[in-house]
Amino acid sequence: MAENQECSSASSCSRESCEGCPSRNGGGPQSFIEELNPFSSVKKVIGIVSGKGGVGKSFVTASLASAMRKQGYETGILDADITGPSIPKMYGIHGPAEGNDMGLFPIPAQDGTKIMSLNLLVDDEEAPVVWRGPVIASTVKQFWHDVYWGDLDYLFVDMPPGTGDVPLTVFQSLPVDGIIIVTSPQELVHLIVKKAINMAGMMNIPVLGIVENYSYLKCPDCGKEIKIFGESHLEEAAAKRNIPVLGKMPLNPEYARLADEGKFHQLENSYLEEAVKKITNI
Ligand SMILES: Nc1ncnc2c1ncn2[C@@H]1O[C@H](COP(=O)(O)OP(=O)(O)OP(=O)(O)O)[C@@H](O)[C@H]1O
Repeated sequence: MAENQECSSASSCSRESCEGCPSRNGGGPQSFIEELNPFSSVKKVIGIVSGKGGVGKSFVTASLASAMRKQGYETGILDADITGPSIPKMYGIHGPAEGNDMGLFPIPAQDGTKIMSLNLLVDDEEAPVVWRGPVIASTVKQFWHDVYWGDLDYLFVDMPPGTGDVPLTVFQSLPVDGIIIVTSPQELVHLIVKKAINMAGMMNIPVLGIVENYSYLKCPDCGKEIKIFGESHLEEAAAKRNIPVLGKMPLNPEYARLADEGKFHQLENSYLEEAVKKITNI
């Protein structure tokens, strides 16, 4: 690294990484983008990101894929949350996924969204995935290259929470067109979210907007909105960074029930219309 001082700080390392620095290779930046499955085409790749776990990232991923599907687009979900895959359970789908020379076939949900997740490949869905980071990262790349996605308009990538190895691999290896950040109204969460936004900036990935989940709970008797996590201040935080707020979803016990029972396709979620518009226009 001594000859390569401009790459010595985290803030200067982007998709190209140190290996790709012109001063090192004597040429243009080296791309680390993996080749897509040769029999597939994917028009847009959207990453769904959160600062911490449990804020509803998988729920938003599935909601957006289903909403785009309802508009007539071909959609897929690449479940990059390898150690905590929850997408198949939400749709009530099970493996084993099969394949042929063209690749591994994703399993379609009831609405036609094509899904690939580690839980569709393992014998025991409840066994923990005790793998080292590089193995997890290479699985994500295989989901891109070895899965026969067919022709997709939108592939949604459900990322693991935080700014670790897998988000880095996805940002470096997949041609991500933009990310949507999912957050909850707690202050602490916002601090962590800033890291996710900064990471996207470092990797030159556009942040399409922020979706807030668990914004309120509607009282089933009087309809009053109860802000269980307090006031969100999301608008101020987003405006400061020039990032649009693309939706605020209530905590709805009916949503939790449908997702738990694997009936996600029955769910009506009208809170993400702005996000859908944004994705349609990229
Ligand atoms: N608005 C909501 N109303 C009710 N239940 C919700 C809502 N959003 C998410 N849930 C439920 O909360 C649980 C956690 O959501 P989800 O799995 O999407 O979180 P996550 O951020 O992806 O978590 P992790 O990062 O740990 O995988 C799930 O059971 C999901 O169905």
